[in-house]
Amino acid sequence: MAQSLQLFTSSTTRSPSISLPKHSLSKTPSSSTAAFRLPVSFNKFSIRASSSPDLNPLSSASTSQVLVSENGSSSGGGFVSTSATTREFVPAVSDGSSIDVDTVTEAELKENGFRSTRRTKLVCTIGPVTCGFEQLEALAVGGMNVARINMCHGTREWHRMVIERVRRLNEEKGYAVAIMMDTEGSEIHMGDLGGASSAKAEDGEIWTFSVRAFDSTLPERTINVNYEGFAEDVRVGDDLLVDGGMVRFEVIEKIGPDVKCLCTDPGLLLPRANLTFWRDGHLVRERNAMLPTISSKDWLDIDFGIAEGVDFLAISFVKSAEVIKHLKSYIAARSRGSDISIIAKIESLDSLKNLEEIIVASDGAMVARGDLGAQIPLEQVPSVQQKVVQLCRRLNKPVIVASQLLESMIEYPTPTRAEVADVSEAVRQRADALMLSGESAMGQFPEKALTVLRSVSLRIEKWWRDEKRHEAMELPEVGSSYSDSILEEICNSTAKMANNLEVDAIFVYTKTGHMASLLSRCRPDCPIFAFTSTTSVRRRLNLQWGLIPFRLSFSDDMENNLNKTFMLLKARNLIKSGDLVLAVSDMLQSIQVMNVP
Ligand SMILES: Nc1ncnc2c1ncn2[C@@H]1O[C@H](COP(=O)(O)OP(=O)(O)OP(=O)(O)O)[C@@H](O)[C@H]1O
Ligand SMILES: CC(=O)C(=O)O
Repeated sequence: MAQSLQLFTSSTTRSPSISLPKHSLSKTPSSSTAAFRLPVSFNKFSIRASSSPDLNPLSSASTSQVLVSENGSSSGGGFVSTSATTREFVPAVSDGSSIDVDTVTEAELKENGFRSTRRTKLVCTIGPVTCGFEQLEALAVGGMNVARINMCHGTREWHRMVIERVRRLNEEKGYAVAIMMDTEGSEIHMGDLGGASSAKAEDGEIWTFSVRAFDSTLPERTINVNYEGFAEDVRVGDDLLVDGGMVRFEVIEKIGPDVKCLCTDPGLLLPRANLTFWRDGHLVRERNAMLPTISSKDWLDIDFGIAEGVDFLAISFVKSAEVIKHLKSYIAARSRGSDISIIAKIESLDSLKNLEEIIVASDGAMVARGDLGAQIPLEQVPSVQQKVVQLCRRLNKPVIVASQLLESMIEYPTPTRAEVADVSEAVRQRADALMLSGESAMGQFPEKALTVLRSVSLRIEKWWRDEKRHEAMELPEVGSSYSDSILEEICNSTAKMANNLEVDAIFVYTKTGHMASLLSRCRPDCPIFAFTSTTSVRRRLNLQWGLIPFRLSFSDDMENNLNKTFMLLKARNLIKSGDLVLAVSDMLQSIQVMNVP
């Protein structure tokens, strides 16, 4: 089907121009753009002074603080628009009340309290030290964009409680914290240490690994293993690595279901830690390769996640694209329209073998360096990380860099210099998100760890902007249709124009979030404010680099919508008088475009 597209510019002194293929463009006569043309003085409102660069305190946001007055300066802005697939306007979904589209309402201000312009997103694993409402709120205030719950640990009741608290936090305080549920996967791991929170294995100690269920008659220093074939598969002389090598044992004897091991690298044993065994310097993986990626327990957990409406499902030990496709069709059949994004965890040799097709099939990826480092030599982990980050960007999928970013902060209040350098490198690679694991789940300083991630991210992002290190990477097309190509062209050109003109912000009005995602992929210098009418789209966008997502009700009068978004952002001190803004949209029916006969 032929597509067409319109380009709008306001009649101001700094009208940006955009270069797009001639056959896809038609310049709109200004009379037909009335509904969408920016008011000449759209960017000239008086505002309050702004505060911190990352988090502005939640204002009480009374209407009087929000109202703006024009002051008559003369710079301008542009509005580039395209129509995507729908002509229907999307109504608000969150409150069902009547929609006042002329002005931003108190309810919308409250709903959109979230106001950080940090580009790198932060994921926190929630555990015993962070599951209380106040602790969750402290993490949200500290910049948590996504709360991760790990189904390896805790009961479903416990996870349900965390989900409810995060939801309440979003509703009461205006955050958009998304929930990511991480499956256990069916790799070999230890049991739960009989209720102890950890156990110390010392150098030279003998420990027994057994498939027998934990009970008090077992010898001291016995660890339960979840895999029935364990004693059969290991051989005397094998190395047994706990938690990717945090503790190491050598197998010295097999007695029926029990395997006696000598501790050769001492350390802390944590409940349900992953186990791998190595022989003659190679990972023994035949058995693991035969285990299903999604175990029967995982399927029950997935049902739980669907019922609870989680935003992301992170799937452990993905081996092929097929499992992701299978899961997606299962979710589509079960969730009746609700949209859950699938994040493939890259943490095994098999996932590396099939990397590109796995990422294409998924909605995002996680470089799960903990288990990955137990399956490939540690010195290969950094190059694999960079490869996955670049590939995800090329394929337009958000990517999370996870594990041991600030491991020492589980015990100490400051990170090591090496950890700061590691975080900086992930930010410099422009990964979408960084993830805290034990640091926020069971560490002594969860908020401090988050503060370190936040401040290092802000510092490195600013350093790279100041250095004008624009992304050099040529972005290949990811869409398969002509209309996808148009969207991509617009986003690529908008990002380029934003950098060239040094604009202050890009606004994207988006229905499904796809256009926002394409803009994020370009990693422009300025923040991207993404406006959507759907609460769940807003939360999902909160994982992606540079996107600051808001939910608002819209009319099909673009001028109203623009004014409304200016009001909101001014109220949140995110834009100010004289700022230059580029706006693009994939959701507004009236920005239509005709098929050339
Ligand atoms: N819900 C929870 N309840 C209790 N402890 C938890 C919980 N979630 C995490 N933890 C603790 O925090 C540690 C780090 O969390 P993390 O989610 O990284 O687990 P993990 O066991 O390393 O699994 P994975 O390999 O999937 O990351 C865990 O080993 C566990 O001790
Ligand atoms: C996060 C995770 O699962 C890992 O690093 O192994």
